[in-house]
Parts: sequence; structure tokens; C-alpha cells
Amino acid sequence: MNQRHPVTIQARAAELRERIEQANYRYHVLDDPEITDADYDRLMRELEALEAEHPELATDDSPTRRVGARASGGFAEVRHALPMLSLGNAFEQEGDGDRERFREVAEFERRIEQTLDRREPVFSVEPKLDGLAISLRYEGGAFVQGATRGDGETGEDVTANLRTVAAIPLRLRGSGWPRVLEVRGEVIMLHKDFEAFNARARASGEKTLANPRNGAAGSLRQLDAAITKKRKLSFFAYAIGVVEGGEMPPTHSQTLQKLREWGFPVSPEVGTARGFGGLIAYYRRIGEKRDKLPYDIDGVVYKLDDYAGQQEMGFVSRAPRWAIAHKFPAQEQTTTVEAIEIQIGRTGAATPVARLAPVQVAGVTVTNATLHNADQVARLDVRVGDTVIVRRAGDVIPEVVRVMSEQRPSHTKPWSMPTHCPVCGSALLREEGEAAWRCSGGLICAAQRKEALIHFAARRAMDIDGLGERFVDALVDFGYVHTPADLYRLTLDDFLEMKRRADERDGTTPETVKQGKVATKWAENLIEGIEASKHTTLPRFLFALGIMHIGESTAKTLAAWLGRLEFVRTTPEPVLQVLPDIGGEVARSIAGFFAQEGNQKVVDDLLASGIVFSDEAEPSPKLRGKLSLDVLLDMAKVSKLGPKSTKQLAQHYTNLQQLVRAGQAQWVTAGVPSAAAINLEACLADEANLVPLREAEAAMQRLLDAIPSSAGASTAPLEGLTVVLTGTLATLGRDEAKDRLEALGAKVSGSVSKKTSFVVAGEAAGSKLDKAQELGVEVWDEARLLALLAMHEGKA
Ligand SMILES: NC(=O)c1ccc[n+]([C@@H]2O[C@H](COP(=O)([O-])OP(=O)(O)OC[C@H]3O[C@@H](n4cnc5c(N)ncnc54)[C@H](O)[C@@H]3O)[C@@H](O)[C@H]2O)c1
Ligand SMILES: [Zn+2]
Repeated sequence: MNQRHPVTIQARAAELRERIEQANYRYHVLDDPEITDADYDRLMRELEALEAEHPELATDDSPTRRVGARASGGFAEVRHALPMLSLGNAFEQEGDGDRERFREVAEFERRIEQTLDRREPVFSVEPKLDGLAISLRYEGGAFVQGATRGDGETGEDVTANLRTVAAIPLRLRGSGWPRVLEVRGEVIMLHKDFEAFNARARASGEKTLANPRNGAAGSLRQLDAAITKKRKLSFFAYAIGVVEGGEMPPTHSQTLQKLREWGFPVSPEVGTARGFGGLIAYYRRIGEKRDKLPYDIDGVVYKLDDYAGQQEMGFVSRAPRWAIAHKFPAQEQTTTVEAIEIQIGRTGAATPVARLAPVQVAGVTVTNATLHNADQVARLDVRVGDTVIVRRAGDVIPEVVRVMSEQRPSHTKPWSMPTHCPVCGSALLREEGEAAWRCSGGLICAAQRKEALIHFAARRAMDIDGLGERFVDALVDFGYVHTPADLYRLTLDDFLEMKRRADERDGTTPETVKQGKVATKWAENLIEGIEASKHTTLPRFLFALGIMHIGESTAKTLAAWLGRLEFVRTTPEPVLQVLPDIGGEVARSIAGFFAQEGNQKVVDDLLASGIVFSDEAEPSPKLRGKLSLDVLLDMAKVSKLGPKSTKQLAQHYTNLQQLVRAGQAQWVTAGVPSAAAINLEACLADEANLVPLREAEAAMQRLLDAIPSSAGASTAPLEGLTVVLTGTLATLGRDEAKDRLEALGAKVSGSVSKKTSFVVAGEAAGSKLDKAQELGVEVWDEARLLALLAMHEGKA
């Protein structure tokens, strides 16, 4: 630096000042910093060094001489009778031995020893809470005013907001307090409140808080106190300001004790220490605890304990000489994103993860950081190549909190969620309105293996006694089990060996050997439990497969309507969709699951291992009313062919074959608009479209054929349906409709009840329609009835 030309040095000082001013403004006024504290501290240190070396460069308004920034947030101003100062900083440096590595602390302590001519003075030692400094004024024991530090001289009146902070006493407890008392301390946001706030923000697509300090400062400086209240802030006292009409103890540590008695929270980590050695021991002790503390700290603070000594030491421009902040490695650092990958969690949740250029964060090398979900990536607009700020605090996974967009290289591309699971290749799906994408691979996804097995064995699924999480971990980790089907192949010896290896790995004393005899009872029981699970029910089995979106109730619906596993496995998506409470997403998930080759194999293996269902039955007769050509066409989403046209077509044609043979001209006469007919022509001419339609139709037919009927399926295909007619049926008339329904075996009833299969409502339908809606009975229009009749009369 000495070699630098003075003009260059001057220019550098000016540049540093400008960058620091800008950072101060973002940090203190906007509560939205754009650089990390570590980067800020580096700029500040460089400027301090420059000014120390070239005192002529130092200006009175240099940021090295001032505290914080004068805020302009729309709050009234409060002048501090006693200024609220900053603290000098000490950082760990390279070197041998503590006196070298903590040189600045050693100098700080030695200076006090020399000035006061005292060996090993006593210090109050405290965590340096990372929040926002405030001053609270009490008169006659009542809280009357609260203010931020601002520039140290003048702060903002945030009394109304501070009243919402539960930890701040509105009246002092006990007795003996001075008539006027100013208590100073830090408003902070606890990790749990910060995480909860961000989790909610991420789920609802709102902006997240970058870190708890920002959360605390931003929340406290809200103009609407109701918002502050919702943010859940906390407070710790660590000093006093003005005292009038009363006495305080002669030392700082005793003062903190008094504050505790009067109802202020004081950090339980606060204590006293003697001399340099005591300070460093405290620094190390808190450093080890740092990750477990419920709040962020950025260092520890050492304060000469007795006030007389403090008085003698005095102040420099912006900080006392009797105190210093000893900083820990920073919790936020800047680095670059080398890749964005997808990680599949135990439950299949797909989390985007940033692969980073390695960086030290709070003493640990970080190479990955979570991006939480696709929405969060979009909101932050994180791209490969970006410079980002990563944060690691407590035991929370490191996360990317901000992109330095000014530093973005050219030719970066916005990131988008991949369509398939990187582990198993299954589709990634997301439920409407949900932030998380999931791998639909279930059983075949190695990432989800353990969770799939635990779910499979659960009491409400296959109910395998004794197969707990620890055994599942071991079975998977040691390669005994890849899919649930493998469970049924395991022998007693396998289990004993697995247990031995698990004990060895966990360092637990094997319980398997007792009094020289190998204990095998537990393994015999487990094998028995696995054996017993083979006799199960279809809904339990379907639930156990862990198909996405299939809970117990959907599993029951599938079993009740489709009867056999065989039908659940082969029924195509459009047909599944007509079942109650099964929407498009659920149908896609079921059909997708059974279409996967890997899943098919697992299900086949399970059946081959002897699983039987006590409750398989024929498909429900109610399906007859649900399945017809219009359902198929509607669901196949033939372009531009509205639901009305599909029903009209279904009135005339009972199956796909007929429809394919007929042509445009006939469709138009059947009431389909010509534009739609042209589209249909194109659609049906394409074999690629026809294959799934034919398959769906065949599956539909297999289901219908499987429904037993006492009078024979061909003559009474609608047996089991109870239909109610209401209103005017324009084409058919009520009588004809009744005759034709009855001819196919349906029962036509005059009143609506829970047993009614569906109500056909024509023009001017009255109370029966209301009743149907009240009971949740399906309501059809005449076209849909015509489609049903056409389909079954064609058969008869
Ligand atoms: N990222 C940015 O852009 C940016 C900008 C400006 C400042 N900053 C951060 O702020 C720091 C400078 O701010 P500062 O002047 O407030 O100094 P400081 O935060 O380093 O130290 C003084 C403050 O420490 C706090 N404190 C916490 N526990 C305490 C305790 N037990 N006793 C006394 N005080 C305690 C008080 O709020 C006090 O005002 C920088 O080192 C940097 O970390 C960051
Ligand atoms: Zn997968």
C-alpha cells in the first residue's frame, strides 16, 4: 500500500467510503443489505487501515467515525441523552498461539491493564446478539418510550411497535428502580420464528426474510404495529443508559442482575471472566455452543465490569475503549453457483440444491445450499454462474438467500424444474397450488426406498409387526432389501446377520448373544409378522404401495368400485377419473404408477410371494351408470369438441368403432358443429390418438363385462341402478325414458334418496333436483342419459 501513489490512495479511500455509505443505507435504513457483513467488515477494515496510515485522508464524516445511519422511516425522532455507540471489533488472525491469533483482544486487554494499572481485570462477557439495538425508557416503573439507535445521537420512536414485543416489560417488577431508567438491549428474531415465517412465506409465494437480523430490524421498523406483532420478536437487555432519581450497582454484571430482577430477559450466556485467558476461554466456549443457540450471534462482547474503570477508559469517536466485540466467522458469505441439481428426499420431495464453489461459512466449508423449492428459485432468480450469498446458522441447512444480480455474467439462463426424477427417471409431479414437486417413482425410487418400506410395513398398511425404522435402515443400507417384495424372501439367518451388522455399525452391544445362546425369538417373530401380512385386504395393499396421492380413503374407493387389483392396475386414466373423489391429478398418478415397468415388477413379485386379498370382489354395478362413450371422448380431450358435442355423438354411436367408421358429414347431421367435426376427423384419423382411446374403451368394456347380473349381463345391463326422472325431457319424454331404462334392467323411482344412482333433470326441474343436490346425488342432463341408453341398447 505504501507504494501506491497518493492520488490512487485518495481515490481508493473515496471509493471505499462510497461503498460503505451505500451499504450502511441498505442495511440501516432499508433493512435490505446487498452485501454480507463479512464483505462490509472487509471494506471497513481496509478504510480504517488507509486512514490510520494516512491520517491526512481521514475526514470527520468518514464512516469509520460514525455510528449506523440516520433513518428516515416516517417515525418521530428521539434524541438520545446518552449516545448509543458502536463497538470496536476484533477478528481472529493467522498466527501461532492465542496472543498472536487474538492479537486485537490482547491489545485491548493490555491497554486496560496499563491505563488502570490493574492486573487481569474483570470483564462482563456476553454473546453479541445479531439484531437491532434499542433503548427503552421507564418513568416511575412504566415503559414510556422506545427508540432505535439510528446514528447513535438520534433514533426513531418505535414505542408502539415495542409494546407488541412480549419480552419487553411494560411495567418493572420488584422495587428499588430509579425514577427514570433507560434500558438498552437487542431486539432479535429467534431461529424458530424466523424459520416459521419463511416456511409460510415460501408456501404462499411471498418474499422471504434474508436472515433473522433483517427480520428483526424490518419488523420493528414497520409503520403498522399490527405487523410487528405478527412477526414474533424477542428481546435481551445488555446495558443501561440514563439513570435519574436512583442508584445502580457499581458494576455492569450486578446491573444486569438487577435488570433480571426487574423483569428484563438477560441472556443466560452472560457471565464474568478475568484477563486475556478468561476472555479467550469464554470466546471458545460460546463458539462451540453457537450452533445450538436459539438465535444468531456474530461474536461475543467483552466489557470492563466496573463503571469507575469504564469512566477512566473513556471513548474514541464511535466506540468505548472499555469494551470490544470479538467476532466469530461470519454466517453469510458470497460464492458462485456451479450447478443447480435436484435432490430427492425420503418422501420423494424434489428440492433444488445449488452446488457452490467451496466457501467457509461460520467455520465450515460449504459446497451445497438448499434452494427450498422451484418457486423460491424463481423468486430469487438464481442461475448457474451467479454470485450468491449463502447463509449457514445453527443446525439449519445452508441456504441461498440472495443473488448479486449486478455481478451476473452474460448468457445465463433462468432455471426450470426438470420433468423427471434424477434418481429413478419417474415423472416429477406437483399438486395444484403446492410448492413442492415430488418424484412419482415411489417403490422403485432408490431415494425413497426406506420411507417406502416404513410406509409399506405401517400398521394401517401391511401391518408388519416389529419392522421398525432401525431395521429398515439396516436392511436397505446392507443391501438386503431393494423393494418391499424382498422382505418376503428373507430368512432367519438373513435377519440375524443384518442385526449383527447393525449392532456393529451403531456400536451397540449385541443383544443377540445372551448367556452364550443366540437369541432368535425376535427374528422368528418378525418372520411371523411378515408371513401374517400376506393375508391382507385390497385397500390396505393399495395404500401400502405408497402411490402418490393415494391415501386410505382413495384406496378404499378404488377397491369398492373396481373390485379387483387386476382392474385397478389396468384401468386407464380417463376411466379412473369418473370414480368419486378421483380428480385428474390422482387418476394420472394411479395410472402412471401402474404403467411404470419397475412398479409392475414389484407388484408382480409381491403377488408371487403369496399375498392374497380377503376382499376382492366384482366391480361395482354402479359403474354401469358411469361408463359410456361420452366419458371416453370427453376425457380423451378431443380438441375443440365440447362436452355437449361429445354427448350428442354418444347418443348416436355406442362405441368407438362405429364412430371411427362414421364420417364428418354424419357427425354434422348428428348435431356436431362442422369445425368440431373436422377436428374430430383429424383426431380419429391419427392412429396415435386411437390407441389409448381403444385401450380405454376395452378396459371400460372389461369392467362392465365383469359386473355380475342375475338376469344375465346382455339383457339387463343396467341392473342395480336406481334412477329418478324430473322436469321435461325434450327428446325422450319421461315415459319413454322410463320404459327404455327399465328395459335395460334399471329401476326408475319417484323419489330421491341416498340410494339413487343419479337424477336426470330436464327443463324446469323442481324439488327433486333440490333434493338431489342436498344429498349429493349425481345430476345428469338428458344428453348423458341418451348416451347411456345408446351404449347399452346397442349391446342388448
Ligand atoms: N451487510 C451490510 O451491508 C452491513 C452494513 C452496515 C453494517 N453491517 C454490520 O453491522 C456492523 C456494524 O454495525 P455496528 O456499528 O452496529 O456495530 P456492531 O453491530 O458490530 O456492534 C455494536 C452493536 O452490537 C450490538 N450488541 C449485541 N450484543 C451486545 C452486547 N451484549 N452488548 C453490547 N452491544 C451488543 C448492539 O446492537 C450494538 O449496537 C458491521 O460489522 C456489519 O456486521 C453490515
Ligand atoms: Zn425418483
